[in-house]
Amino acid sequence: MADSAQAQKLVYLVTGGCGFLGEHVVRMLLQQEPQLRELRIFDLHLGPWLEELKTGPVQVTAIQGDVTQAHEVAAAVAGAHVVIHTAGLVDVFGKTSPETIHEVNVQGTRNVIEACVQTGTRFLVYTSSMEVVGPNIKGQPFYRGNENTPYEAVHRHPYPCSKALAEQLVLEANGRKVLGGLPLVTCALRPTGIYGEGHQIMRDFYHQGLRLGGRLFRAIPASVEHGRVYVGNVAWMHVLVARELEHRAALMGGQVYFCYDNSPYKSYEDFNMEFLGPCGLRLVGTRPLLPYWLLVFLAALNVLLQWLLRPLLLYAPLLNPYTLAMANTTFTVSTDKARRHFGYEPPFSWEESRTRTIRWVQAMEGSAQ
Ligand SMILES: NC(=O)c1ccc[n+]([C@@H]2O[C@H](COP(=O)([O-])OP(=O)(O)OC[C@H]3O[C@@H](n4cnc5c(N)ncnc54)[C@H](O)[C@@H]3O)[C@@H](O)[C@H]2O)c1
Ligand SMILES: C[C@@H](CO)CCC[C@@H](C)[C@H]1CC[C@H]2[C@@H]3[C@H](O)C=C4C[C@@H](O)CC[C@]4(C)[C@H]3CC[C@]12C
Repeated sequence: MADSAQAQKLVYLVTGGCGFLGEHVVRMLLQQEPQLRELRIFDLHLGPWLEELKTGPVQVTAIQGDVTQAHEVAAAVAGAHVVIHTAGLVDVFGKTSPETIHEVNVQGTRNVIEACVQTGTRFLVYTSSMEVVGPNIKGQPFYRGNENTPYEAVHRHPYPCSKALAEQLVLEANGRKVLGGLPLVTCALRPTGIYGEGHQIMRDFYHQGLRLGGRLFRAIPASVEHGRVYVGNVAWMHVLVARELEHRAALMGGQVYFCYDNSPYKSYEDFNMEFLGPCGLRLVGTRPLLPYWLLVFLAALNVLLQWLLRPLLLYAPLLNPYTLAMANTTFTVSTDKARRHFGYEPPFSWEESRTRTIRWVQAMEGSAQ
């Protein structure tokens, strides 16, 4: 896309552009993509912050729409050069039905692919997830793995199942002829657990800590390691892939890339404390305070309560058998595939990612007072 004749000629569409990751992708595109003429932001719920973007040199078009509605997606995609498809239902807490998760994540992705084919859009970047690989239902560790590491990727939970199916659709669509006869070029990015400004689960942990008098209680052994990635680096990888897909279509088309950076490998709870600690919270215990069998029991009890209370209210606590298994399974990524294929280097160091996230939590603290 680096053709100078194309300067400020490109139209991008970001689905889910008002979500946690989507907002960072949108802001990054406006800052870092000089060839952008129009940026379309498609989301079920449009954020008020979009208004401030409309005063810049790039035409920002906000489209309220639903990815499950093929005609809405086709209308948004028509005339776009690149689609970055981040829209999805991220639910591992049982807030939404498995059918809805499938509809949004799988049928929604199918609609995006078909819209590209029908309208002649050639470049599609899909936000997949590490969960396409694991942790699997057996809770087997994935230690410093890369895109070629053998791992038994078997899932039962609706969210990873939906992400795996959608990713497969995207990869299989690579090479399909779009309107005009040229081939579609697709690629899937698999972030590990994303953190940073706007991260809802970090917000939930922070408020839980405040409710518990500034304390969180260790439930997971410190030895269980998770790979996490800063949202700004994930956004940058999307921008870079979108830019490079045309020139490196043969290399990158139909490929998957883990989204990674230099954030340290730590347990989920210890990693969160990197941000919540400087904001006044304390993680109590050097070892889990409850035996694992009791956590398993409480997680199962939560499932039962969720089911019993469903007619009255939505009970969706952080702890359930799936989140417990995830938190308790080592899953760390170590790869350089994105660097080798398209020159990815994380623009935000660990120190900067940490500082930005702490500032965001502190601002939340200020607004809570
Ligand atoms: N958060 C993570 O740790 C993480 C990790 C790996 C991959 N991902 C993937 O990244 C993507 C973005 O995740 P996120 O954490 O920003 O979630 P998010 O919920 O903050 O953002 C998702 C966005 O999609 C929109 N959306 C949902 N249903 C829609 C529909 N039917 N039509 C149109 N828009 C719809 C939502 O309104 C929201 O703005 C998802 O595809 C997710 O699977 C997230
Ligand atoms: C047992 C609790 C005691 O404190 C801790 C529960 C933590 C869980 C809520 C989280 C542990 C691992 C997280 C997931 C992981 O980071 C990767 C993900 C992939 C992404 O596609 C969506 C989010 C998530 C599933 C993320 C969700 C929260 C955890 C399960």
